[in-house]
Amino acid sequence: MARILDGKVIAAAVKQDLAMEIAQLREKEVQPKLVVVLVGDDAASASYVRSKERMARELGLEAEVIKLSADVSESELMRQIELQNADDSVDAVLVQLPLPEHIDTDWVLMGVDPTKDVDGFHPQNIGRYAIGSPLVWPCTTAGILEILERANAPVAGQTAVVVGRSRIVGWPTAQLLLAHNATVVQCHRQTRNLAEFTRQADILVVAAGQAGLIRADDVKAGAVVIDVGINRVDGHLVGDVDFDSVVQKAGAITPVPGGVGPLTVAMLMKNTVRLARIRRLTKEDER
Ligand SMILES: Nc1nc(=O)c2c([nH]1)NC[C@@H]1CN(c3ccc(C(=O)N[C@@H](CCC(=O)O)C(=O)O)cc3)C=[N+]21
Ligand SMILES: [Mg+2]
Repeated sequence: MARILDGKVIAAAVKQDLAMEIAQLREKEVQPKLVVVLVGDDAASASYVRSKERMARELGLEAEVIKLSADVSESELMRQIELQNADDSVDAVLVQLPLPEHIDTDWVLMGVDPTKDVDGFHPQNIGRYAIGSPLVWPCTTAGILEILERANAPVAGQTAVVVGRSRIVGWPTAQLLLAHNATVVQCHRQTRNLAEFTRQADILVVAAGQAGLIRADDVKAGAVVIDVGINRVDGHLVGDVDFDSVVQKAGAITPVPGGVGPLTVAMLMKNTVRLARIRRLTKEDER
């Protein structure tokens, strides 16, 4: 039986450390502030944004949600982002994805001030993945590392297989594991014989958005399995990994819900604090 890596417990530990750091910042008169821009009324997005607001409040971080209608023009959305860029009280700006079809996501993400880019999605931060040191790693990717570290799972020298290459999860996660000296294989929709790769993984990260994609046969005995999938099946939330069979074979596994998800929100808070610290307490030439 695999060890279950409980995201709520790990997130609570992250929050405890963060609360101390936020108290210390307050002594230096730094009050970190996050702004979330939410376009449209997608139910899942609204629910994620609510959990972000809730955690910010618990930690004493300032958080503001700017709600824009689904038919907002690209230029009006951009104007809202530029207002946040220019507001010195704002440390971190997150544009909740996905955006409506008529909006060019790449263009919008490029509009966020790279020093306030709490998601790490601006091309300047993406470029810095290549040297292993973005200002922040994307929240889910950072959460995966936090889980591995707090589980004392080694990364350097391990074979890590990432299934999925999205901008939000798969691609940055592969870059982070590489920066931590894993041997990384990135699989995706067109990978032939997926199981041949996943079976070699000491660390298997699955972010494909397909329920039941990975089963016990696809996993090496003792592997650390990180399930990033969020799929609704018959009204239930399930990951991309067939938990009931894989839990018998893996060495450690994250459940869905209660695995990576809670860490994603906690790391958004951690990234916000980090950006506040960098922007307010370090000199320009030390960044
Ligand atoms: N700019 C941007 N940055 C993001 O980081 C971002 C985004 N857009 N758009 C959507 C995805 C998805 N995401 C999640 C956040 C929390 C949970 C989470 O808390 N999940 C809970 C359950 C949630 C539920 O019950 O629906 C869990 O897994 O236990 C999941 C997914 C952040 N994302
Ligand atoms: Mg502030």
